[in-house]
Amino acid sequence: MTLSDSADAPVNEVVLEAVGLTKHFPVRKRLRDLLTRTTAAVHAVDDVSFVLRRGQVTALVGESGSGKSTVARLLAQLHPRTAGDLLLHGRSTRVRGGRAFRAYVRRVQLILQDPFASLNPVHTIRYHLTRSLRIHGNAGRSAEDLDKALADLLTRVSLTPPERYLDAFPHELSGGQRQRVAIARALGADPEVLLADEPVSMLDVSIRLGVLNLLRDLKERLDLAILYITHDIASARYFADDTIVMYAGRMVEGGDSETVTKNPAHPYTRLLIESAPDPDRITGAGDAADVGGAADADRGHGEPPSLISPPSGCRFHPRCPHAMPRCTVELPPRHDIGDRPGHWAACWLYDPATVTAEGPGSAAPDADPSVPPPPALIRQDGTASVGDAR
Ligand SMILES: Nc1ncnc2c1ncn2[C@@H]1O[C@H](COP(=O)(O)OP(=O)(O)OP(=O)(O)O)[C@@H](O)[C@H]1O
Repeated sequence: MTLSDSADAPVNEVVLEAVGLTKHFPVRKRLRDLLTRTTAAVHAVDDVSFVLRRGQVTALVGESGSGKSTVARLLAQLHPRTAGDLLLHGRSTRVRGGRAFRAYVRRVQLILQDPFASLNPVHTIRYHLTRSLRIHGNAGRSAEDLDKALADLLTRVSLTPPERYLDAFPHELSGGQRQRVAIARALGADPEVLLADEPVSMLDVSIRLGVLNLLRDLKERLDLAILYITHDIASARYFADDTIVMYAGRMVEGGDSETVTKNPAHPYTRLLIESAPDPDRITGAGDAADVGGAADADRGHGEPPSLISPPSGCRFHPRCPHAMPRCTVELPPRHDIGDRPGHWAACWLYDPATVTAEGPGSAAPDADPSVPPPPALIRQDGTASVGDAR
């Protein structure tokens, strides 16, 4: 699909859909495993499902090791999936390289965290962008067409005048300018989907906002579907329409970004938000240029589990102050929170029967009565609230 085609497509149309995406990385066998015939694996991503829509940013948020980059790589088809499906415009896709892979990456482009590593230092910006345009058949027929396409790409990412940048080498540019070149290179494919894996986390705090604003502008002008991967839930609120929270390879909460960040339902999302150092960054009242600063702040309150033998039931239960016996054995399904359409959490706290029967915190070894219950639960019309059941 070209940009002119996409202008006729319905607004908010689903472009890419992940259905039960799962990725287990086999772990090298030890002698004992050979004898017992067991196969250990890192359960990096389990049963992840979501949609990316035209003209919308979806944030994928979680602490280090939660599986975010693996999801991006599965969507980019850089990893074969263990299970699940990937639908592009409703059609199942599974490519193994060659022409099919090139056709897919023309539509779905990945932008990596480190723009310096992704640009070859011995080549100019002209080389990088020309290569992208040529590979994806967008270089035109003449030298003039190519020059115009190059100038358009640099102008789109606000590197103007283009001639100042075309013959520069990556090391001659700032980190923010390099990331803009990486974005321009992705746009050279004329994609429908951008997978942005921590696109600003390696940039200076002062220039993060400019790059996020650029991505938002591109989303609006080109109707791109963007997956924005980040540690920083505050920047998701600022930048993304929808937010999905991942913990230990599983999705635990989703909904529109404002609801998920203002009224988080899952205890893990609440922990992520409470761990953000500056509350103004969440409310949006602070200096917006500070987005991305909480990268390491979300590691508190215990450690993430081993993904080789993840906890049974809800993977967050060993760290959860509200854990109940059912959480330790049974995987929670998605429960609608009911405050805003589309807001859900995979948590037994939103099952009134379980809360009444077991009581929040009854299986939390270090339950802290001072930890407030999830507010959304109190507003549910079920027979129990966290407060009653304690
Ligand atoms: N190629 C691989 N082989 C084995 N294990 C892997 C591989 N790639 C990722 N993992 C493991 O999968 C899990 C998820 O990793 P992933 O990089 O997707 O997490 P992440 O949320 O993106 O973390 P970060 O924010 O630190 O990049 C981790 O335990 C990681 O060690």
